[in-house]
Amino acid sequence: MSETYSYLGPSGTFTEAALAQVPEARGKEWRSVNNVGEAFDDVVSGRSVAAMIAIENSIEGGVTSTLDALANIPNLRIVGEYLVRVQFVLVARPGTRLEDVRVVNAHPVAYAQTRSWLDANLPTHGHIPSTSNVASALALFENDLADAAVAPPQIVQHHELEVLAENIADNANAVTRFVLVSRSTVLPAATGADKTSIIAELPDDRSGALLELLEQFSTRGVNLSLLQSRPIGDALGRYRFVIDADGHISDERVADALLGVRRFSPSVIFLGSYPRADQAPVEYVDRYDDEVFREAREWLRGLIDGEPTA
Ligand SMILES: O=C(O)C(=O)C[C@]1(C(=O)O)C=C[C@@H](O)C=C1
Repeated sequence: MSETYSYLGPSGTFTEAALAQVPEARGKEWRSVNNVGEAFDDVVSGRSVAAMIAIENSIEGGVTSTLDALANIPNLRIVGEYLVRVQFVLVARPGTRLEDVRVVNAHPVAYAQTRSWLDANLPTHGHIPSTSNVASALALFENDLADAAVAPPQIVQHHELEVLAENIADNANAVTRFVLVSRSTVLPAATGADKTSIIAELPDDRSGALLELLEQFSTRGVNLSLLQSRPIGDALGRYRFVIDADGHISDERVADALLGVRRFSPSVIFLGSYPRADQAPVEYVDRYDDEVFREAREWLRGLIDGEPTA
């Protein structure tokens, strides 16, 4: 299989910064793509061994196109998670003044993250969506439809652009979470600081179904770090749930929770178990330790096999 890695380009995007954190990708071919759908296609067709994809932003929440692609494209696996701090500047062709800016190029997620600044400082601005944070800036050289662009601060190191305003993000601590997606079914080894991602549907028209789904985790002492509903798309009011659970599928409590979800849900997609980007060890109380699950199973086996009980 090809050793190419796909990322949303052109070079200089936050997605590229996330890919730079992957040791296995160093020295390999990196393919810059124009949209996330193309990155997924590369993985599905085998053109690339993996693709780096934005999945969640601390301000904007889940990247819905990514969550839906993970639900709809079969056999994808998340094999790693990476965090990138996102900051933005407003750039323009040299000579442009802030008061001349009428129209701004920005990636929709970046636009949402800089909206307060833009509304306060350019209250009558128009917005042209671009395919990435770097594409927004490069479009200023290709046409004059826009006067400025929202872009990463490093953009001026590579292109002759002028910074009209710095730190224009609504939240200075914004972080985007990226995942490395592949078709490999080899599970990354458990590290003690892992995450397991699934997408599950609820049985139809049953009161308390969501509570029952969540109980599969709570009764095994498994903490959730993401729960996001997305429309299934076939009818109004039908949702699937994207869930990130603390721990690895090889942890007894996580495995047991997944068995519970599988018994109850009409559709469960396993997206993978992989090391957490923050490397924070998963905390759980002692009664959910692997050994407690194993001991209980042994006890049951003994009862079924007719072994004398102590
Ligand atoms: O990687 C980039 O720079 C992008 O343009 C993509 C993207 C995203 O899809 O969320 C990445 C990080 C920021 O949150 C805004 C945009």
